[in-house]
Amino acid sequence: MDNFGGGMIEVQDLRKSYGKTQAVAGLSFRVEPGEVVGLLGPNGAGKTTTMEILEGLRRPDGGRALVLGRDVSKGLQPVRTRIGIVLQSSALLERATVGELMRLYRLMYPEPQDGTALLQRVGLAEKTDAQVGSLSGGQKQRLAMALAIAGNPDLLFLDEPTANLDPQGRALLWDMVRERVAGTGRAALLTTHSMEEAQALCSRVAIVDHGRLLAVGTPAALVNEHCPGAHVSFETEAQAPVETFAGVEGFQSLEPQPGRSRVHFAAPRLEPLLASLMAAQVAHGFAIENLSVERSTLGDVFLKLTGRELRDA
Ligand SMILES: Nc1ncnc2c1ncn2[C@@H]1O[C@H](COP(=O)(O)OP(=O)(O)OP(=O)(O)O)[C@@H](O)[C@H]1O
Repeated sequence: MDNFGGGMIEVQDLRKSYGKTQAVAGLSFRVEPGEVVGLLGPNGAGKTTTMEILEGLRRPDGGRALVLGRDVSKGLQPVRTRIGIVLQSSALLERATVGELMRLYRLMYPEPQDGTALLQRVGLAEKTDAQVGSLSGGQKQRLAMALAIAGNPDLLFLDEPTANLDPQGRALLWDMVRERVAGTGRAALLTTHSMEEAQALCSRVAIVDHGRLLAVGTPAALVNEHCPGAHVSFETEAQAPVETFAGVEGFQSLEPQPGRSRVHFAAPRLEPLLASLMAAQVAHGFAIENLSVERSTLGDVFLKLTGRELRDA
């Protein structure tokens, strides 16, 4: 088996074409133990193809991918029981009952988790005897998550895992992924179109487009690098003179409002802006009410790097 240097996934110059469509065009990234890494990209960017190669479902045309130390081109059979997968739309056996499916999955793994407790966790204990085909979309997705971790896997692949879930289901799935990975040597790779999900769940994100890596890093580092800047505004007395604020770093405008004024600031970095604002407040004694601080988000970075055009229109 390949010696991996301790990484959970290592992708180097990975390539895959479908006819003339180059879905993955030289992609490289790593996933370390303890990480939840998000693959973000517009429709058709090559995320699912990459995931399917790493899950052993598709063969790459070129490059190298190691999963739990195993070269995917040699087949993932030796590490299969250490991997859990939540596919984009789960093709579950519709005629089986929830309980039967859970028993079947647990049989396939050497160290399965308690199936009853797992069904309880995903809110499906009362559906144990129900046929899978009778479940709602969100219930099926929660079942898919429970089945994916039934074998106690070290590595989880999640392809748009919360696309069908309500806010409660989404929060539950986030908790389950965090619990599985945080403070353990395990890891997860997920794709999502939700910037909120990426920001909430991922220790690092890789932004891809046209099968290529555009940027990789923690959400905060990507925001700092690609969309630095902070906006601060607050309300103050209506008669406050503009000269009071004009000397403060980042001052933009004084906006008259009924009975008061709103003052706007913007600066590349928030901390010095707040410091000079506080110093000016001490010197001039103006009121600061309804302070609001806004930073750029991962969504701003995503749109900056991948543009605003629709991809599959
Ligand atoms: N089985 C296939 N046969 C032919 N072309 C394919 C196939 N699967 C994907 N493609 C093409 O490869 C490219 C990458 O598709 P892929 O599904 O990997 O993207 P994605 O980033 O997962 O997109 P989405 O966000 O829409 O799920 C697209 O142009 C797609 O049309």
